[in-house]
Amino acid sequence: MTQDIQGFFKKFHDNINNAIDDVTRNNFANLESNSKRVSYLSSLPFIRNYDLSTDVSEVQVGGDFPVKKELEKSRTLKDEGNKAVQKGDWIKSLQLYNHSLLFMPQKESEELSIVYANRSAALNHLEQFEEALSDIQRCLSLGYPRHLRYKVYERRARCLLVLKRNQEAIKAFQDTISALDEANNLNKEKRQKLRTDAKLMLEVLNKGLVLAGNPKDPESLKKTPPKPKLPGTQNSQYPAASDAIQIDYDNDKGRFATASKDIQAGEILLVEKPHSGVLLGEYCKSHCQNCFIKCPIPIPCPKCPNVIFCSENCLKTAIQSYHGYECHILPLLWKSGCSITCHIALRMITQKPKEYFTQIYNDLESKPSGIYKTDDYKNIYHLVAHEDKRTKQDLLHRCQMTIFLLKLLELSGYFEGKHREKEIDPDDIKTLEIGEIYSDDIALFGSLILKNLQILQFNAHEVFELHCPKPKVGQYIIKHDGKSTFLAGAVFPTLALFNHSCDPGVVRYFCGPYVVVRAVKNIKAGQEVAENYGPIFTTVPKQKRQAELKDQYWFDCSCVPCEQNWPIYSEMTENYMRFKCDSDRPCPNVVPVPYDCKEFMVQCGLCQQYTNILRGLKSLQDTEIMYKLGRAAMAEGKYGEAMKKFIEMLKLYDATLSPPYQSYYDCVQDLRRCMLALGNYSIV
Ligand SMILES: C[S@@+](CC[C@H](N)C(=O)[O-])C[C@H]1O[C@@H](n2cnc3c(N)ncnc32)[C@H](O)[C@@H]1O
Repeated sequence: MTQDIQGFFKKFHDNINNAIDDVTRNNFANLESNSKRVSYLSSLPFIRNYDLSTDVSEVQVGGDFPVKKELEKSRTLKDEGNKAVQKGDWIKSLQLYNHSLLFMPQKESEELSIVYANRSAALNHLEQFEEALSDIQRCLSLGYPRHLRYKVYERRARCLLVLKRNQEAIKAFQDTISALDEANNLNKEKRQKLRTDAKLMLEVLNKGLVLAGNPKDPESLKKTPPKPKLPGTQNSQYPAASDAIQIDYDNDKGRFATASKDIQAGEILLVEKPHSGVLLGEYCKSHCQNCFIKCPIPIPCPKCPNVIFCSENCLKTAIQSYHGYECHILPLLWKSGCSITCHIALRMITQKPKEYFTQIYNDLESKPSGIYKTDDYKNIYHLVAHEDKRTKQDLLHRCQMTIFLLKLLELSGYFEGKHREKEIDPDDIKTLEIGEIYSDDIALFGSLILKNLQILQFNAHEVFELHCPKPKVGQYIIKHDGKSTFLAGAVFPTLALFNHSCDPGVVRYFCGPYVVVRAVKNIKAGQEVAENYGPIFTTVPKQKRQAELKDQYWFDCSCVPCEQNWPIYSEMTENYMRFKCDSDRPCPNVVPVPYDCKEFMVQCGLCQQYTNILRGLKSLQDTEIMYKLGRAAMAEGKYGEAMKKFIEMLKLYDATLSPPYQSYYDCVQDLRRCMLALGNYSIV
């Protein structure tokens, strides 16, 4: 639960572990509920008095995660941005204005408006017209000085002209003319010239519109990627999944997904927003805190210098829920060295008001019924936690983390239901002691955080982003370089019901915060639809896979490659083909046929029936050419075209041959790459 980065959390664990004697350990081990565990540990004197002051003081120093806005720093950055403009370096000026905005205190609204206005000029020059318009709107709503407004109205008009939004441009030119009346810093001639230019533009525009029959303006472009669509019918019980999925249960495997009807490779099976998702600290100034998309033109948090948003919408969502509480505790959380899992466990609380949990708490143990909603904490609470298999050391470790997170929750204002307004002062967190008045909150929220930490161990997913080098000007094809970046951690409640296979039938990728699960193989009705938790049989030998899964997810894998001891890719024999026995009785057997076989009817060793291999060979004839075409399309970045070829190939393969064989996995692997490229990329 601790990250590799330096932080005081590891030291905290070590110190506490050394301080705990055997009696305390035994007392702790005998406790039967999470709330009792947290209440007991938090009441111990060496926990309450644990001295955090030095660690917290170190956090105040700043570094990557400064604790407060700084006007002077912001001004310096703005001035540097202006200098970059004078040199014509618009990209640099944009970066400097972004940085300046991050540090500008919200109360300096006029200065803030000037930085937005300057950034809009840079964006206009960089031909980011929609973004320039958004910044102009922001600067006006922040009270941009009246005598300067003619500039931004004029800029607005010019941007609208490029976007062919002529009706709006007319209004903007009219505003420019009115604003020139207040431009008392301009000399008479300059003012007159600007007025004449704007009037001329108005005349031209009005005439043009009359001639064109007064057409409506085109709509403004959407900035955030649209929510991916689940095709076909939604599952009535699990709305994030398609109706091709059903959730089954057995005693050994728990819940798992199966195909309720035949699924074709390429089908989208699930689109789900996280119940909770947390961006890694290192991406907090390059990606939206709320939806994880890359933000070259960010909107900073009004209160802290650490997080950015892609839109007013994301900003509002975050501030009104989790970020309102987390704003000032983030530097401490990030610098503590605790893992993303700990942060998600906390986010699962901060994103909902305290009353939400106090109301549902007593009913949490009863099994959830009704429609399985992503937003419902009760569904999360019932995900696998393997509490009965945990050692006392494991619980003790998580409990220590819980107490630290509870302290942060207290500091955030959560227990009072009021967002903390001020950054954290070292005096606010000298020790881990939490106010006596919050003893009920310690038991309730402590038990939930401790539970969350256990659940997340088995149910959290990494959110990743695929790299795509910028396409050349005029080239609309986006190619990815196969590299991806781990951006965030999240828990998707419906996806968390899918079990693992070392030979998975699906691929998962991300569109903003949404996870999309897509079939990468043809799956027959009744077969399990499994995803993959890490080790794949084609690259990792059985023993290693099994050990990894046991260690991380606490189960013995009995997927087909494990049970049948399938060879890894490099050891798959290509000396013979694995024909499916096509007797009229269903026979599961594979009929091995050497490439140089002279017969065309081959007998099955199990059912003794004959399989006509000529028919199969004929149908496979075209697969080699198809594969070449698919690969060529991929090389040009035409992933949709390539996908069609690979899907067609899989149909032919599945009608005749039985995996594992190399060409099948070549095809599946390339299909997977295409899906990732189409669904999940970020231009770097
Ligand atoms: C993300 S959950 C999957 C859903 C879970 N089965 C449930 O009932 O909610 C992960 C846990 O499911 C179980 N699991 C996953 N894949 C499995 C498999 N192939 N065989 C047995 N158990 C599996 C393990 O207990 C694992 O820790």
